[in-house]
Amino acid sequence: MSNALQVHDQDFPVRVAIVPDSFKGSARAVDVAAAMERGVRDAFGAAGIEATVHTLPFADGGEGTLDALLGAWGAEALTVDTTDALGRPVRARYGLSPDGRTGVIEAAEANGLPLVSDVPLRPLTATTRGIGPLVTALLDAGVEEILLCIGGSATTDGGTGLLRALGARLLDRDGRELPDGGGSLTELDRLDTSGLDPRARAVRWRIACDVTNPLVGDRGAAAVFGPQKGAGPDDVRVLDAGLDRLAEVLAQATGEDVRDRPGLGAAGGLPAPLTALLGAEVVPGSRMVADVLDAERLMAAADLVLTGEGRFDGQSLGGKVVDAVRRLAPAGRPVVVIAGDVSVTPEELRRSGVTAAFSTARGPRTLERMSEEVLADIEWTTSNCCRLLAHHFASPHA
Ligand SMILES: O=C(O)[C@H](O)CO
Repeated sequence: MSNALQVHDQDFPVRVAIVPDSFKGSARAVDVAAAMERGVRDAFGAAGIEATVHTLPFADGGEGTLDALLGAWGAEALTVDTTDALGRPVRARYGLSPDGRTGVIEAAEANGLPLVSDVPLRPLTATTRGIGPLVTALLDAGVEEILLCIGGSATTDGGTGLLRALGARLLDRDGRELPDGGGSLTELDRLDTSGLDPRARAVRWRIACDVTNPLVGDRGAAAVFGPQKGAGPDDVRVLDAGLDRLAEVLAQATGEDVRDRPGLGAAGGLPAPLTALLGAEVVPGSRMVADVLDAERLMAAADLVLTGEGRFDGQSLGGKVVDAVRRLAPAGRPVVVIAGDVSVTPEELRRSGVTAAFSTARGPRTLERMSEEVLADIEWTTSNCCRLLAHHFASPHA
């Protein structure tokens, strides 16, 4: 007889859901999930316990979301030739769900700050235009929904570059087209959306923002994130005034005031026109990923939920992957975190709803060596943790 797990007075194999984030900079979520699965099988296998394992590489809507969705979909990244924030050629990746209905874009593949770190930044002229070909590729593929993950950008143009790439025109009071970039938006008189690709209005848009800042003001896109994109105090004033003017023109066109809405200051105001003109919805990233991957249903049947990330600390419990997983896990089931660094306090852990957290750290090593051995460490730590559980599960219940 197989040494099946006895839970809820029934015999069946132990069911494990593995739902990790990436270990940022060291391992993709899909590889972390595979390493955890090896650890689970090793531990339960050694105890003669059958294990049904579901792996679900996860993400919080930030960097790594494209890879996580591709991993979960079993899909390869597609690419398109486009331009970076400074207009230089770049090849950008995007993803398509197996049923072809959902497309995912990480905007930073085109307007990301790291792409332009080799040259002086140009905060007033940097543009989101390069996101356009990614969107068009998805529209050409016939998607019904676009998931746009934003942040880490070099742009503060209020998403106007993307809007133009999709066919809109930004005109000054003499009817002339404005040059690219947030620096010219103070001259904006009106938007001509007659040439806007109608498919862009027909699809559903969900935008995962990395911050909750509003479009303008002291906490706005230009004031808070402009300096990291090369904007000095004068540039910040110009960019903030430009975004304010954009909000005014959008309000005239749609009746919607986007100035104070949380999240619309992400990626230099990129979500503002998409929300006002295309009905885009700003959503918490981990919620978006959970919905797309049907994570709740997959976890519902689990006896044990394993999750993980590079660093598990107080911030992890504020909307990141571990936070989403512990909320989605069935009530009363153990949720175990495997992380490179576990820095939560005992009190934070107790309040978090996470059952236990284990660090993969194994003695002093160089960063390089830790990075090389990260997957082996994850596998080993998962196995080690599951050996204890397997022992418990294998013991006859009273
Ligand atoms: O891109 C940016 O401006 C920051 O990451 C905030 O979204």
